[in-house]
Amino acid sequence: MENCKEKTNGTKSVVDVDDNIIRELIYKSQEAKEFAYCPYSKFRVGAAILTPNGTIFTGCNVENACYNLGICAERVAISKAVSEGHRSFRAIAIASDLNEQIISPCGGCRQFMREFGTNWSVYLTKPDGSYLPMSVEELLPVSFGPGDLKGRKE
Ligand SMILES: O=c1ccn([C@H]2C[C@H](O)[C@@H](CO)O2)c(=O)[nH]1
Ligand SMILES: [Zn+2]
Repeated sequence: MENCKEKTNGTKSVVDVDDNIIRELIYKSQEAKEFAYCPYSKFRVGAAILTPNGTIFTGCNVENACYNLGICAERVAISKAVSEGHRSFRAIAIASDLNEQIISPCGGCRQFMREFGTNWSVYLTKPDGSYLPMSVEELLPVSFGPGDLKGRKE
């Protein structure tokens, strides 16, 4: 993972984020993971999302005895940010306890990210801090988004 900082297959540019900020974002996603409420899956996930003004919001997964009501860490972080007035994002880091593989966001979270644009970064991390950067566009190509509703018939 050492050289994973380079985009793997991207031709589209994403917003550039300073290395130190990326480190901080990853660290905060790891801290948020500690708060994961996951008594059913016992799979802890944390997320930290960066706004254009530098504010960071964090989230963890929150499960429920009614299993299907559980929510992912990414959606918690995004919702916290949106509920405080943010609708534009530069990057989100995702952390889990998996040592042998990066944590990859579920399809629902990819769509949730896409709502706020395709040209921003997602850092898929491992506990040692290594990460694979991908854009929302790479994670969810040929996506359906807010613009697609514009031409609909009432
Ligand atoms: O990217 C991911 C993948 C999974 N989970 C959560 C959902 C559920 O609580 C647990 C197991 O799937 O992990 C996340 O929060 N984010
Ligand atoms: Zn998810």
